[in-house]
Amino acid sequence: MGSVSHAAMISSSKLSYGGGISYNKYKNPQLRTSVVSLRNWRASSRNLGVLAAQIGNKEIDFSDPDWKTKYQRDFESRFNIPHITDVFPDADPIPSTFCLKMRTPVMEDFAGGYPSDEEWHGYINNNDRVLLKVIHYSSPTSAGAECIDPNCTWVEQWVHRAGPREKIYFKPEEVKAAIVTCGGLCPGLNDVIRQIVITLEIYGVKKIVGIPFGYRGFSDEGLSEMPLSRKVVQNVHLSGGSLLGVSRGGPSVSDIVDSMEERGINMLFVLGGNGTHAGANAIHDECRRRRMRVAVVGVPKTIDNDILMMDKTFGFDTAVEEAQRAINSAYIEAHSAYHGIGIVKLMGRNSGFIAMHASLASGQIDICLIPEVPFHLHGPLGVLRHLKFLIETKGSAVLCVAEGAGQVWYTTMFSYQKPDVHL
Ligand SMILES: Nc1ncnc2c1ncn2[C@@H]1O[C@H](COP(=O)(O)OP(=O)(O)OP(=O)(O)O)[C@@H](O)[C@H]1O
Ligand SMILES: O=P(O)(O)OC[C@H]1O[C@](O)(CO)[C@@H](O)[C@@H]1O
Repeated sequence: MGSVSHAAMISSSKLSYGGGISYNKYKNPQLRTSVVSLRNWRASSRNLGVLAAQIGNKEIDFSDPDWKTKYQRDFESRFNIPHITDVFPDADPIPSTFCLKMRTPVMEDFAGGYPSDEEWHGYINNNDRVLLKVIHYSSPTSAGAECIDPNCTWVEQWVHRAGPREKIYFKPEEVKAAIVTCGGLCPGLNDVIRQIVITLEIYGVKKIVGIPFGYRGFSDEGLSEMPLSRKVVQNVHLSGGSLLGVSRGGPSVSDIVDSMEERGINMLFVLGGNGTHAGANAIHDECRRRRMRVAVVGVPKTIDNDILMMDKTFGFDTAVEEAQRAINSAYIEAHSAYHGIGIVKLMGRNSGFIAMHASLASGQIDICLIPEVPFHLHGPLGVLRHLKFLIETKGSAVLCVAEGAGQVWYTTMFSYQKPDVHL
């Protein structure tokens, strides 16, 4: 959780003026477009030798010797995090009030003696970048290869490195920070709230509030903001849900920003999914339009772990762990019954990470079906044939099915159309 809150704090010092939301998910339409079109291109390029591809909204012309540089520049601009000085060029930086000096250095790391405080500040330079993909894809036939051009040459993709910055643009004593959780619940929400509060306090921020029940808390009468402090959040990570409550729907963006202005909120942390971040982006745009010095920080919430650029999203581990309990029960049921078949359906409408990780971790699953991988039900390579084989050989079987797996079969059964599945 530390890293999540850290990312948030970076955003507030680095993004400062709410400079956009560094949140991109597979579900994000723009990203999805690029993924889909990339896939389409791969399929067609093999057959037709196509020399151009559509990435995002841009057409790439591979005959241009500079295509790679242009691609990289385009990537950089799409994932760029605006800085407060982009909007307020005269914004004055102050030395960070975030203090890393309380961390105890390990002896072996500092054989020549401990560095002085000045030397060992632990801040991250704004120019630091992290390489997004570490595999140097060179063969289009390799499993998992994602080639961009016909020759499958290496294209680097760099993103900003997270961490506290040496200079910040908000004086802690002038900050009123608000945290809001929207959409559905996800394990870990309270951990994130807690860590944001604790980190803000480390920076020296005293005014921290929670907005109750999502964006509604900005408008609904009778919902008052909740003062937050280390004392209030100390043990909240021990229980699930959201201390602040969640909701869908709510006031217009303009009403939200009016409310923020009235309350004097100049730092807003939004925890939520796609909709929440669309809202956060709109709030940022509106603040920017009104030239309000407000930082809007998005903390992506998805139990599915389907966000590009993140190793793991909060809540995913818990989901995988809990899923294994269901799998274990299904396994016991299936193995205790004559020719028993256990089916565990797990979350994941568009992504199979939970199902896949839970299946692998449990070691009790015979067949795992996920949305990303099409499959046949019937025929020699079909799931049913394999299931029959398992029953005949093992006597029982357990399947793990992600919610969105095989939707084509569902559609087919109800529309009576022949599925168009290519394996
Ligand atoms: N385009 C948008 N502009 C402004 N606000 C939005 C937009 N889309 C959604 N919201 C607001 O964001 C909040 C949460 O959205 P939503 O209910 O879609 O959940 P979510 O963030 O996608 O989370 P989950 O993944 O759990 O569904 C709602 O209060 C909704 O009004
Ligand atoms: O039924 P709903 O509320 O649309 O949510 C289902 C989706 O949300 C998730 O549970 C979480 O993103 C997905 O696994 C699932 O596909």
